[in-house]
Amino acid sequence: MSDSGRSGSGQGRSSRGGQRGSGAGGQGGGGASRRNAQGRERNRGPQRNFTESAPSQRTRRADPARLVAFEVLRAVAAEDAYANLVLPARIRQHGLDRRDAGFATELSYGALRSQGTYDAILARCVDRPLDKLDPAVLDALRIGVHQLLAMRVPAHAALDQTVGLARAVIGAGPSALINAVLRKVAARSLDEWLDELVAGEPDETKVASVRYAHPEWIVRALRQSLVAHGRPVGEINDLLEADNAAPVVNLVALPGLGSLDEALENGAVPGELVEGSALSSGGDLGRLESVRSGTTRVQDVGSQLVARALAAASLDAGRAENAGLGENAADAETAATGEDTAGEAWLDLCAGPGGKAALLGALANERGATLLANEPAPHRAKLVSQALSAVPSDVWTVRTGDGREVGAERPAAFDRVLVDVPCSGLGALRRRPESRWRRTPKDLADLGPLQRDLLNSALAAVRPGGVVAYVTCSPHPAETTAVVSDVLRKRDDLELLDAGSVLDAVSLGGGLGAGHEKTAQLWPHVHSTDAMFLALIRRKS
Ligand SMILES: C[S@@+](CC[C@H](N)C(=O)[O-])C[C@H]1O[C@@H](n2cnc3c(N)ncnc32)[C@H](O)[C@@H]1O
Repeated sequence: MSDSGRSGSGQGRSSRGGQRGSGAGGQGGGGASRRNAQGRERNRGPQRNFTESAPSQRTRRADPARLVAFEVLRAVAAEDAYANLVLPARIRQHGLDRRDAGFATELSYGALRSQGTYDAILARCVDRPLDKLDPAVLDALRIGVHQLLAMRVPAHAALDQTVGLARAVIGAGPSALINAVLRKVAARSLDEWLDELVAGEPDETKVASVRYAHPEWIVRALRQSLVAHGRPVGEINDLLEADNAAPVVNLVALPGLGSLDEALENGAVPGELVEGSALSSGGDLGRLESVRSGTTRVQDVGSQLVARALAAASLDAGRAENAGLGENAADAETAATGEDTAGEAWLDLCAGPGGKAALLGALANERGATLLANEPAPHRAKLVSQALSAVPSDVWTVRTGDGREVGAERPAAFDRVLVDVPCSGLGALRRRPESRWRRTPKDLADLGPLQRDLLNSALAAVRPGGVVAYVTCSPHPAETTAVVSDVLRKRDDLELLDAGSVLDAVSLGGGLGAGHEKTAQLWPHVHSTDAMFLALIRRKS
């Protein structure tokens, strides 16, 4: 074993639903690992095995993988950076190999996700309010806590290496404090800390917030979301736990353009929910020619399903409403394959960075339709063009502009419109480890008017008989059912299609159970997807 305490490999968090992790594995040290009731991993009992050397005698160099994790936490805290963007850049910059990259990923993502819980633990071990600590010291402590309580890193290595990191990058001064605080943290297991933190707490929200490391308002918001979409509120802990699982990398082979063969030969496994998808075993996907060429793309299965649902929904009143409710097998077949889409015009109103646009573009290419992809932010519009570059260029156009204006500019011009509105992202917390601590309840209120304006613009842009897919990566009723019902209430020319049945029709095997009162909600803890919401609204002919 190296002196940094990393050997072997393993997942720092459980992954659910039989899906495999993305390679964000914590690296194993000695000793058997155990999981607690929440699926968190811990590495030892209360007796810890420390070196007896004073901090000043310990290593003075920063282990590169820990340094990367520290730099990611610093960039997130000091520069408002996104971990999923900073991390790959730092991994490249420091030249980490695959094993160290996995360790750095687990350490930075784990420390960021569990920040609220770790700060509550640290507050019991530091003799001053945490906001009086140098922020860099606090980030070093968070990294130390995650190694000690949630990764299979031997305690002595976690302590030595974190103190060494602090000495190298912050200075000798704080190392004694970090050493003393981490020793206190190491005196208990994560379960013991959690029990202590919630002891005597009658408020279930507060308990869940600490145990599952989510701000209290998000625990409440997700409870409301479960209820709004007809799921038992008792699922809340499973949902919170799914947010803490290592993110899974889903791939899609663009229909008619790409193939999963290369990915499958390199360890990916076929996806069970939707045709043409695979779950990646992680690693550097850029080594795959099919990924480099853009014909195979990284895309959450939930996103794949909602894009396919729009392409499959039946247009025009009087026909079978959708595949699940089709009057006969021919109707279901037509809705599932979209064979009747030749000559159609499709619009993606909020397209950046272009994930769904690429899939829609490929489907449009197969079916003789065209796609206009709109995005107001110029740098994101460029990403949309890049995402679509594998699709023949006569199929698609990118417009850079405000989606709220498209309805007035191009009234009744489109057969199918995707409006994947800017939202709080409460459905993708597992992919953006820092976002739960950044978001505020105000985000939900602030986004409401824009979401309604964009949906209205989409409804103006779709022709009578055409279908709009209103999509969010959030299950919260303020961004989902409330937006849809507000807009529908004011008009009598709109009807909701049964989105749950259409999702079943485009999935492998159906039976997703995502539908509720004609809208549909996918869930990380049920479907192993992001929590995507879908409403299919048809403008009556
Ligand atoms: C949830 S993201 C869309 C994700 C995209 N559909 C995909 O699959 O890659 C929302 C997008 O809406 C864009 N947006 C923000 N304000 C907008 C507006 N007024 N009109 C159109 N799009 C807007 C954002 O820049 C962002 O790219």
